[in-house]
Amino acid sequence: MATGKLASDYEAWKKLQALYQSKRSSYVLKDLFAADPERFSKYSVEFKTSAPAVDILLDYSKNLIDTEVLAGLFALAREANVEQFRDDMFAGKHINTSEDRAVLHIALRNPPVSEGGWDIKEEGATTGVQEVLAHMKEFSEQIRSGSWKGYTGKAINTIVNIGIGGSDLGPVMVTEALKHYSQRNLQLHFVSNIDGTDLAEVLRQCDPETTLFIVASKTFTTQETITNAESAKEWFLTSAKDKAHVAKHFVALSTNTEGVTAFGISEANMFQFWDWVGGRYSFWSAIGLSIAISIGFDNFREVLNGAHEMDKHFKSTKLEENLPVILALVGIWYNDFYGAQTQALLPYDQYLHKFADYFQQGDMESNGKTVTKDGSRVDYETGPIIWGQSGTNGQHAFYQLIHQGTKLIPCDFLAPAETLNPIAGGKHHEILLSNFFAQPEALAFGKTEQQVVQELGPKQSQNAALVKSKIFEGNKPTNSILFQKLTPGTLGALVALYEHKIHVQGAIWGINSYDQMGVELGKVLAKAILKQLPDPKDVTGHDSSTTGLIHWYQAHRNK
Ligand SMILES: O=P(O)(O)OC[C@H]1O[C@@H](O)[C@H](O)[C@@H](O)[C@@H]1O
Repeated sequence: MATGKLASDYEAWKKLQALYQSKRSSYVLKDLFAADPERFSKYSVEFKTSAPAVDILLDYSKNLIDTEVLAGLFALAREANVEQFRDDMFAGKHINTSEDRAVLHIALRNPPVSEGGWDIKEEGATTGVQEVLAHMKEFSEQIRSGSWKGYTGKAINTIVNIGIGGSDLGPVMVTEALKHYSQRNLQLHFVSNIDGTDLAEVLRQCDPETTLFIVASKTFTTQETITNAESAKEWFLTSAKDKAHVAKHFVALSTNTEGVTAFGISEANMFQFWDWVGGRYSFWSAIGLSIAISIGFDNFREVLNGAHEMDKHFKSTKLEENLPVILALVGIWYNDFYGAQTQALLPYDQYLHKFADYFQQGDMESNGKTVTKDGSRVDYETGPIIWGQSGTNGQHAFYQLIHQGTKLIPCDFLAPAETLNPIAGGKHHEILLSNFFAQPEALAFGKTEQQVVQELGPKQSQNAALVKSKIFEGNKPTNSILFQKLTPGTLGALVALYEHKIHVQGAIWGINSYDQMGVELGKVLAKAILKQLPDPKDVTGHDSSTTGLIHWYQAHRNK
């Protein structure tokens, strides 16, 4: 935020606050829809591109907004210089101020200038990116074709990605989302947790002669990843014996050449990326190697292309028709004025079952901040708690609370018009989609006491408590996002849509969405505690609770 102001200082913010206070009771979806038959067409926008073919419809009409609220929200975006901040990101300015870094994951999906990409002036981004992509293409094709051989001359059939946070969640989410396009004879595993169970259970399914380990770590210092990678190497060498064989079975994805070579992986087997790629924005980079191996490089390129199309949309479409901006502003309306604490992501597509998990890091690590870029404490809410699950599973688990609980939970519903698995003559998909349509309708319009009484009949309606329990108050806001089909390009566009939403919200709140200082303290304390664990006498410097817990553990371990 160039202005150095708090979001709450903006005139537009104050106006929105006043609107919320004075007119909140008039934001009733039933009335708003009744009053305006054009509401859907007014408050929906389509994103359509031909190469790759992506068609996404965002319907935001079921939100507690009217033209006045929307005008206020767009004014807020303008007053907060959202467009300037966006352009600064695309120009490679160091918008990650605390780390003095550019934020250029957008450059990773930028085609070469010769193919119509725009020139990113700083950081030498484009050349390096294309070189690494070429390396990824070559390597992924060797693995997929079986021409890359393990130490006994057998082809690789098992890939184990070892990484955590951004070096895990993106590859996991995307390979799950695009499983339909995967090469089925390649087994893919992800090991992230330092809990030895994670690695041990995966290694049980691996043969050292045919397994490739991808060690994915931006910094190559992350304790979990390095420890897991060392243990995997030890397991491998138990069979392979000769350290020279490591070159056939271990590759690294990192910014840290020294760390990689010290681990015993040669530079030739390293896929580089750069400090201007944030961990949670990194599957577009070399971190996506497991994706390229699974779905093929051309499909991986389509993911990048789809994201690039969304980048162009974000960069050049006026705010009022700009999908990420709309999602961001509507989110701010609930987060900052209605006091909503969470935001649910509910994909009605089983392939997207990791989408909410992925954006838990994407959103919460980006916007879970209390101070602005210039160090002022905010006096408003910043990033929401992101959660969700694929439909219809969630309906049978937590939707009760969304429908009838006391909390306001804005929800994004996502679904493909076309399924990739039209089994039973398409029956499953029709049922799935009927639920996708029904839930936002039920949330918006609810069920009145009168309707309940009518349904129950005169006798049962005597039971006032029963009647009350069956009322749905409605007026629960949702966005509905329909897309043609879950293609690589569509997935890329959807992820970029949410990334840019996070960017816009961070810009308005004036926070740095691109650092993650909040993950450091726990790491430092854990390191100190690790040294104290062997001997109870060494457990010093803690509060009585922490000391008590450690002592209890020391008395009970290995019993
Ligand atoms: O890729 P690395 O360097 O091993 O980091 C993994 C993760 O480490 C965490 O500590 C960071 O909060 C994440 O943002 C990051 O993705």
